[in-house]
Amino acid sequence: MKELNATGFITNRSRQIAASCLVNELQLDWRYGAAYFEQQLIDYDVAANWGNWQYIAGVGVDPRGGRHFNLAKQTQQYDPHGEYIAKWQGNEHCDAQLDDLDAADWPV
Ligand SMILES: Cc1cc2nc3c(=O)[nH]c(=O)nc-3n(C[C@H](O)[C@H](O)[C@H](O)COP(=O)(O)OP(=O)(O)OC[C@H]3O[C@@H](n4cnc5c(N)ncnc54)[C@H](O)[C@@H]3O)c2cc1C
Repeated sequence: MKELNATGFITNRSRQIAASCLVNELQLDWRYGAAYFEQQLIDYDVAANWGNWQYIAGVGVDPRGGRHFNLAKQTQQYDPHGEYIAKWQGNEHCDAQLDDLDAADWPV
């Protein structure tokens, strides 16, 4: 997320992992993540963004259900020496207060 905030871009792999983490580990409403990506991405595209978030959350026209990326396995496969995590301080403790609004509270 620090890379996204600093540059307006992250790779497809990072987008998938960030989305899976928000939906599964943080148990947040996927639409908050999609709205945040919409605000930050320099290549924002309504169909690619919202469609990919639906795909990760398992709420789109996809019979397989949601995707839960194994963070340890992804790190081992794509960042085995921890260079990406170190560059973007991805191992720092985060004290962010997470919102627990549910779908009924989503602003329309
Ligand atoms: C949660 C999430 C949100 C995303 N939001 C956007 C967005 O707002 N705008 C956007 O353009 N892409 C989005 N993508 C798709 C993808 O991440 C980007 O298109 C890709 O990172 C662009 O990098 P690249 O040009 O190196 O792609 P490459 O991996 O080199 O792929 C070549 C081209 O294929 C297309 N493409 C690749 N992967 C996808 C994909 N998963 N879905 C759709 N098209 C793809 C892109 O046009 C890309 O330029 C999103 C993916 C996820 C998982």
